[in-house]
Amino acid sequence: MAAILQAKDAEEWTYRGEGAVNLVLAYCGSSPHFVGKVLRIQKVPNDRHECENGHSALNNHESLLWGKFEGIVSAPTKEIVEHVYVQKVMCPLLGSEHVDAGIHVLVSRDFLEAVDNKVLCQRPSWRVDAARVNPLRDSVLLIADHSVFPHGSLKEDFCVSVEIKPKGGFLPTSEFIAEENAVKKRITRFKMHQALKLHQGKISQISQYDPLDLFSGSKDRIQRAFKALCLTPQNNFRIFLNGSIIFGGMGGTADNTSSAVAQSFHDGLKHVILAKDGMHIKCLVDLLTETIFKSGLLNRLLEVQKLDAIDIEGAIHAYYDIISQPCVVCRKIGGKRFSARYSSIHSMPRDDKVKIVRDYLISATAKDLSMMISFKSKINMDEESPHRAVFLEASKQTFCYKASFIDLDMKPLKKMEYYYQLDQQIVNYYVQMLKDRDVLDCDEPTQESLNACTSVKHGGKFFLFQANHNLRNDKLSEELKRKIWISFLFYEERCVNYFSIFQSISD
Ligand SMILES: O=P(O)(O)O[C@@H]1[C@@H](OP(=O)(O)O)[C@H](OP(=O)(O)O)[C@H](O)[C@H](OP(=O)(O)O)[C@H]1OP(=O)(O)O
Ligand SMILES: Nc1ncnc2c1ncn2[C@@H]1O[C@H](COP(=O)(O)OP(=O)(O)OP(=O)(O)O)[C@@H](O)[C@H]1O
Ligand SMILES: [Zn+2]
Repeated sequence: MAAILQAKDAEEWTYRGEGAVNLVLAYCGSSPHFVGKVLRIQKVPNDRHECENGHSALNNHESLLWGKFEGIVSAPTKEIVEHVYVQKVMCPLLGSEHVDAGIHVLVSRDFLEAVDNKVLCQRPSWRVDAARVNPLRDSVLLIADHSVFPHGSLKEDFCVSVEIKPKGGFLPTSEFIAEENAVKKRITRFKMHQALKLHQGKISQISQYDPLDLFSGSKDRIQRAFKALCLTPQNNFRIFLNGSIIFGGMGGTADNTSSAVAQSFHDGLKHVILAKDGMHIKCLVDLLTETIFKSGLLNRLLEVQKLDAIDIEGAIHAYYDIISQPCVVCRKIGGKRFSARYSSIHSMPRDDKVKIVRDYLISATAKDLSMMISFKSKINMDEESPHRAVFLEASKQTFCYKASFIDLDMKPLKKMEYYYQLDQQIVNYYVQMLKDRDVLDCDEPTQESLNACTSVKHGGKFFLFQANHNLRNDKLSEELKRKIWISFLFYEERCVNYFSIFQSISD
C-alpha cells in the first residue's frame, strides 16, 4: 500500500455515492490492500471559505458528554474522535459483526483535488452546489465495501445488495411533549417531515414508506414497507448489483420509480434470483422481508433509537443547562405552568442531564444511519461460509447474507438547538395541515381535480388520490395542487395496490 495516496492514484477510485457530509469512492484497481473497499472522504460546504483540516477536536461541553468513553476526549483530531465514536459507542450498541469502523489512510492534497475533479460530472448537481471534497484533509477512511459480498465466493458470481435508511421507528411517549404537539405521539416524524419537505419543494411526492411498518416485527407490515420503498425510494432505499447501483437515487433522492429504471432493475435481478419473468421484484421484496423478519436485525437498532426517551422537547432543557446558558425554551414559553413542567429536568443532577443529552445524540445517529444487506446464492459459497442463510420459498433458493450499518457519525452537541427548531417546524406545519383538512373533507372534487387524479369516495366524503404522478409538472393551480396533496396524505387506507402498479410499469 502506498504510504500516501497521490494524484495518480485517483484513477483507481470511482464514484459510489454521497450524503450530506461524505463522498464515497469504490476501488477499481488491483491492489490487494484496497480490493473490496471504499474510501469515505469528508466534504466541506461551498459557503465555507476556509476549509477545516479536522484539527479541532471536542469543546469542553462535548468533552463532558463523551468523557466516559475511553479515547474520545483525548483524541487529537476530529477525525480520530469520529473513529473512536464508531468503535467505542456505536459498535457495542449495534454489534461488532455489523460495523466496520474502517482505518485511516493518508492522502495528499493532490489526490483529493484529483478525486474532486474526477467525480464532478457524476455527482447530483444539488450536491455539487452544496459542498466539495475538503482538500485539506490529511487522511480519509478506508472501509469494507458493503455492496459486494466479502471473501469466500467465486469471482464471477453476482451479489445483490440493498441499502436502507430506516429513519426513526417508534412514536414518542414523552410527558414533556406539549399538548398542542400531541400529534407527535400518533404520527411518525418521518410522515410529518414528508409533508414539510413537499411544501419546501425538497421532494415532489410523498413517500409511501412508514418506518413503523419496517420495525413492526410483523411479516406483513415489513413486506408493506419494502413495497412502499420500491415505489418511493427517495434516499431511503437503493439496490446495487456487484457494486453498481441498479435502483434508487445516486447520492441523493429518487422520488418515484420510472419504467426505464424498473427495466434495468429487472435485468439486473435476473442474474441473482431464479424466478419467472416479472416475478423478480416480488421475490426480492420477499427475500428482504424474510431476512428482516427472521434476523431481528432491526430490534437492536430500535433499542438504540429509543435512547431518545424524553423527546427533544424534554432533552433541550437539559442541553441548555449543560452549556450553562439560560433555557431559551422556558424563557420563550414562560409562565409558571410551564416552568413547573420542566423544572424536574432543570433540577436534575448534572450527570443525569449529561446522560439525557448524550443518549439523545446517540439516538440521533441511530435514526440517521443506513443499513446495507448483501445477498449471494448459497450454491456459490464455500461450505465454510461464516454468513447466515435465508431461504426464499418463491424461487426455492438459499441465500447467504451479511448486514452492516453505515454512516455512524457523531452528531455535534450544538445541533441540539437545530433539532428543537426543526422538530417544532415539522409539527407546526403538520398541525396546520390537519386544520386545513377539516375544511377539505367537506369539499367535493372539481372537474379540474378529477382530470388530474383519481377520486375516491370514502366514508361519505370524496378523497382525491394521486397515483404515480408528478404534480409539479402539471398546469394546476397551486391551491389545487395543495388540496390534492393534502387529500393524498390523509388517505390512509391503501385501496390501490401500489405494488401492482409498479409491476405493470416494469413488465
Ligand atoms: O433531520 P433529518 O431527519 O432530516 O435527517 C438528516 C438527513 O435528512 P433526511 O434523512 O433526508 O430527512 C440528511 O440526509 P440528506 O442530506 O437529506 O440525504 C443527513 O443525513 C443529516 O445528517 P448530517 O447533517 O449529514 O449529519 C440528517 O440530519 P440529522 O437529523 O440526522 O442530524
Ligand atoms: N461501506 C460502504 N460500502 C458501500 N457503500 C457505501 C459504504 N459507505 C457508504 N456507501 C455509499 O455511499 C453513500 C454515502 O455514504 P454516507 O451515508 O456515509 O454519507 P454521509 O454524507 O455521511 O450521509 P448523510 O447524508 O446521511 O450524513 C451511501 O448512501 C452508500 O450508498
Ligand atoms: Zn427549560
